[in-house]
Parts: sequence; C-alpha cells; structure tokens
Amino acid sequence: MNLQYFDYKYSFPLESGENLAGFRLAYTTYGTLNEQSRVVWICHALTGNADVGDWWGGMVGPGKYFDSGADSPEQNFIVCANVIGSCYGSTGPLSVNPATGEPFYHDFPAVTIRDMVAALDLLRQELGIESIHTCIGGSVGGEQAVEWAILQPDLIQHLIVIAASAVASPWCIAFNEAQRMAIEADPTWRNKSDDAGVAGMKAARAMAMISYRNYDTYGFTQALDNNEQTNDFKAAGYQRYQGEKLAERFNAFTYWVLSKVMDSHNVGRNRGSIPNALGRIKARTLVVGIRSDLLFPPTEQQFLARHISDAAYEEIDSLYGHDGFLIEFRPLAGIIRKWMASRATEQATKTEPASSNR
Ligand SMILES: CC(=O)SCCNC(=O)CCNC(=O)[C@H](O)C(C)(C)COP(=O)(O)OP(=O)(O)OC[C@H]1O[C@@H](n2cnc3c(N)ncnc32)[C@H](O)[C@@H]1OP(=O)(O)O
Ligand SMILES: N[C@@H](CCO)C(=O)O
Repeated sequence: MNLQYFDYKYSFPLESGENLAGFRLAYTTYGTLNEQSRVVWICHALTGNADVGDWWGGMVGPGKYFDSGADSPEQNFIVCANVIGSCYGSTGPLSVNPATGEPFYHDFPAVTIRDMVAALDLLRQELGIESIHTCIGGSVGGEQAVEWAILQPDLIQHLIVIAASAVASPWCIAFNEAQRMAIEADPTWRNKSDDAGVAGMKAARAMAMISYRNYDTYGFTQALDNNEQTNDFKAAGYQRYQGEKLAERFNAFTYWVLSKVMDSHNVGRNRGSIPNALGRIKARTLVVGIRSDLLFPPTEQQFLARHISDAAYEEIDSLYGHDGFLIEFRPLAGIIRKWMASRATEQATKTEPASSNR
C-alpha cells in the first residue's frame, strides 16, 4: 500500500463549534495526475481505510472498473483517504492531543460527515485537483460523497452513492446506541488506554453484523449442523469471531466516535430541508440500493434519487444485505459501466453540432 500523509497545520473548526489544532489524513493514490487524468475519489465506510485496492479489490485495480493503469483508456487517478476520527493513520481518538501531550481518548471532539468532507477537501486542494470526475462511496462513504456534492456543487461531475441515506434513520441510530451501550457496559471503558472498552466493542460489532447482514445471510452461511445440536451453534461462533476480528484492527474510541458520526448525518441540517439540500446537487448522479439491506433500506436511496435533480436509481440483489456494497463487485461494476456509457452518449449527443436537414 502506497500510504501518504497530508498534515494540515492550522486550526480546523468543526461543526460542533470545537476546533482541532490541525489534523493528519492518511491517503493512497493510484495512477498519475496530469491534465488528461480522470480523478476518481473513493470514500470509505465506517471501519474502512485508505487502502481501497484491498477492501474494494473487485472494483479497483488492473482490469477492474476503476483501473489506474497507464494503458487503461480512462487514465484514472484514484484517491482514497482515511477520514478524520478513524484509526488508520488519520487524526482520531488515539492521536496525541496537542493541548495535553496525551492521546485524546474520551476527549476527541464530535465530528460529522461535513467535517470529514471539509478535511477531504483540504487534501483535494493540496493535491491540486480542481475537478472530480467521479466521487463514489457506499454507506458512510456514500454519505460523504453526497455531502461533498452539496457543499461544492461544481466540483463533482459524477456522483455514485451506494446503500446510503440523506439522513440517519431512527432505526440506524437505535442500532448505534445499542452498540454504544455495550461499550459503556465494559468496565474498562473509562480507562485511558488504547484497549479500553474492547470487550464492549466486540459485542457492539456482533450487534452491528446483524444489521449489516440479514436473516437469509445467516441462514445460508451459518446453518444448523444437525437437529440434535443444543449448543455451540455456528451463528454464535460467527458473532464472536467477528468481534475478535474487529478488535485486531480497531479500537472502541474510534468505533464510538464514528458511530456518532453516523447518527448526526443529516444533509438538511441548517439548510432548510432535506429536499432543499439535495436540490443543490448538480452532479450527474447514480444511486444504488441493495434489496436485502436492513440498515439503509432501498427506500432511503429511492428518496435520494427522487430529490437529486439529475439522478438515476438502480437496485442490486445480494445475499449479504448492507455489506453487499463491499462484496457485489460484478453487479455494481455492471450498473456503473452501463450508466456511465449512457451518460457519455447523452453528453456526446448534446455537444454534437445540430444535424442539418437541408
Ligand atoms: C479495513 C477493512 O477491513 S475495510 C472494512 C470492511 N471490509 C470488509 O467488510 C471486507 C469485505 N469482505 C467480506 O465481508 C467477506 O470477506 C466476504 C463477504 C467476501 C465473505 O463472506 P463471509 O465468509 O461471510 O465473510 P465474513 O467476513 O462475514 O466472515 C468470514 C470470516 O468469518 C469466519 N467464520 C465464518 N463462519 C464462522 C463461524 N461459524 N464461526 C467462526 N468464524 C466463522 C471465516 O473463517 C472468516 O474468517 P477470516 O475473515 O479470518 O478469513
Ligand atoms: N462492513 C462495513 C459496514 C458499515 O458500512 C464496515 O465495517 O465499514
């Protein structure tokens, strides 16, 4: 992974009214940036990182839809940055608070999707990117992409939003609160140490998996071994394993902060209404829903598409529910390819000189 760092050394105001005395963003780029480049900005989801070629390997890489190879016709320059508040190289709760010389831990300020996007935009300026050909993200990544398209309507030409919403639903907030209650119930949570609340976070991740997947996912992947079984069910082992797996790469402080980021997402805040906010978007937009998504059900993506002026809506099937955006590469790439081709044809038709009937 070609991880690079952007250090912003000035005071960075947050939506909450608090400030960060500067921040760091870890990011990766693929391809070369020049006048011919097509800039593709990929926004990661809740526990993702800047290494998009790893977690979205079916979409990004040689021969994939987002190919940055010198021989590929698109000449993509792909950027993915770890968001503020996260723990993959960017400033977050485990970073040192310059005011105390100690990690922030519980004192990391509340951040929002808009704060994340403001930081991403400073990185964009640092890279000298004036226009983004495609800004794409799933889940919390899709929320960043939508906010960016609202905040800077002339920046993004093509916006692709997968399994995301305009506003956090009460259902989503309830899932997140239950997870935070699990973290709070961990007696180590008030400790000032990197591993505080880790047992609570494992339980939180197990809860979250139920919202990321669904009844059919578990039925298919964790079926009962036999009719005699009364204990040691596969599904139980899976839940515990997913908690352990996250604990190896994440911490409870970051999990807490990012779950609050999810809750506060509302494009309508201070903008009159949600439709008003979405009405500002000028990017040609593709919104993709996943039929089996329990957490961000397709009605939420249909709402986005209805209120964004130049938007198309598509749906995919997936056994994996919400997490389908991380897994269903083939249908996703197919939908995007088809939509991009139709938009290119439309553009070409619009820019062709009017045909003469003389
Ligand atoms: C930095 C980042 O990771 S970005 C954040 C998000 N990234 C991702 O979610 C990656 C996307 N990929 C995936 O979700 C998966 O790899 C899939 C969906 C492609 C495969 O589906 P699944 O096999 O159901 O994957 P899932 O991740 O749910 O579980 C697989 C793991 O659970 C384990 N597992 C499965 N069933 C059980 C069980 N009954 N008991 C214990 N462990 C189990 C598997 O051995 C496997 O372990 P491994 O990850 O160490 O190899
Ligand atoms: N599996 C995803 C779900 C949230 O979109 C993640 O952990 O980021």
